[in-house]
Amino acid sequence: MAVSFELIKQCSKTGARAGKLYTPHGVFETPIFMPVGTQATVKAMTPDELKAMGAGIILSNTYHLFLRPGHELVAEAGGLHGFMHWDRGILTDSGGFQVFSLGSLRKISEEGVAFRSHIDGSKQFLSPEKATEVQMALGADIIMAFDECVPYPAEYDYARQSTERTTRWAERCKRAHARKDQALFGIIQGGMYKELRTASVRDLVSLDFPGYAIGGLSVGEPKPLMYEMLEHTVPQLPARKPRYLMGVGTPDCLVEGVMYGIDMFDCVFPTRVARNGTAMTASGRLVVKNAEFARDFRPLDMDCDCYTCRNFSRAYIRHLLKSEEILGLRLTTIHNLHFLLRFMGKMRQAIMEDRFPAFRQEFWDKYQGH
Ligand SMILES: CNc1nc2c(CCNC[C@]34C[C@H]5C[C@H](C[C@H](C5)C3)C4)c3nc(N)[nH]c(=O)c3cc2[nH]1
Ligand SMILES: [Zn+2]
Repeated sequence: MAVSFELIKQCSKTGARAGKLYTPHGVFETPIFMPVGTQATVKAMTPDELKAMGAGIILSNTYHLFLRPGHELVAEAGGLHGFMHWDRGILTDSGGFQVFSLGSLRKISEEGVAFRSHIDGSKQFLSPEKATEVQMALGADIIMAFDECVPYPAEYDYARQSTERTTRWAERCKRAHARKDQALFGIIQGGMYKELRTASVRDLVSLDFPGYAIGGLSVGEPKPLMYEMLEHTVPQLPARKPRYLMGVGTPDCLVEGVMYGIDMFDCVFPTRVARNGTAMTASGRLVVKNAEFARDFRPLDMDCDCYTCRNFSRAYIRHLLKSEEILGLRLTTIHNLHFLLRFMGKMRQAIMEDRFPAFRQEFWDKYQGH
């Protein structure tokens, strides 16, 4: 088994659970937050810095790497692990999501998706077989089935047709997948329709994947609606297999996702907002670029022990960001990733000590949005 999951501790009152994810590149504790590296790098971070802060699995992407530098080149470099000098876990998304959110002039058919590259406008085509071939060449430990992320909102009939096609595409990916050292995860769709979510779970579970992602959420829907879909869908997934909620990563969504029984998360948020000078703290966001911090010589987050918070002040980081100094976005990225990785560790600890409900209540008492 390329990837297996061990359920270590189930919370007695909620769906939260602590586990271990065994991969060819190491064993990782769950719940886990996976930093995102769009173009084979977690922006502004070196692999050693990522290791030092405890990153275990990082994300990369079929769509971007297929277009540039091309999956054949990455394969020649020894796959993504060799290319980016990262010897821990890697997960690649299948490119479907990006084709819809980045590519232009796209056309979906049963065969796959025709689109124009956002880099040079060239005509491109991704099919389940092609997306699987690219991900085999990139060599990630976990790869994703090629799916359509049902947009929000979507008519019932569109959501049904799209979800049924995604299931047929998942079967084609499974047939095309020929690397025993890689795990192919299925992606649950169904839009915001409970009966379609149930049908998607039933169909994909019958294809017996080693893990399942919940797709089609965090696409602009109100958070209560996302939670309602999670509450309905997650318990229907096999308990002994990992569950990955795609594209979710603000602290409030992480706590709720863990409560419903999600094990894996990814989100561009911590690295993206770092680049525009926003730090994540236990009480919410701090826009360190704001003038109010010009003479504030305290660390970003009083109770953070990261390299940034141990050595630099808000005033200094603000100065760097205002002067567009590269160190500015490096320091905020270090803090945000450290903050989220540590946050996941605290949740896991609370689950292990069977006090997750209290942890969650404490979090909501302190949290003021974002
Ligand atoms: C934000 N909300 C959201 N995201 C989603 C993603 C992408 C997950 N992140 C991977 C990704 C996406 C981009 C940005 C980085 C690097 C690389 C390209 C891979 C993360 C999704 N991906 C797939 N295949 N299917 C979904 O339904 C889906 C739904 C999402 N809802
Ligand atoms: Zn910090």
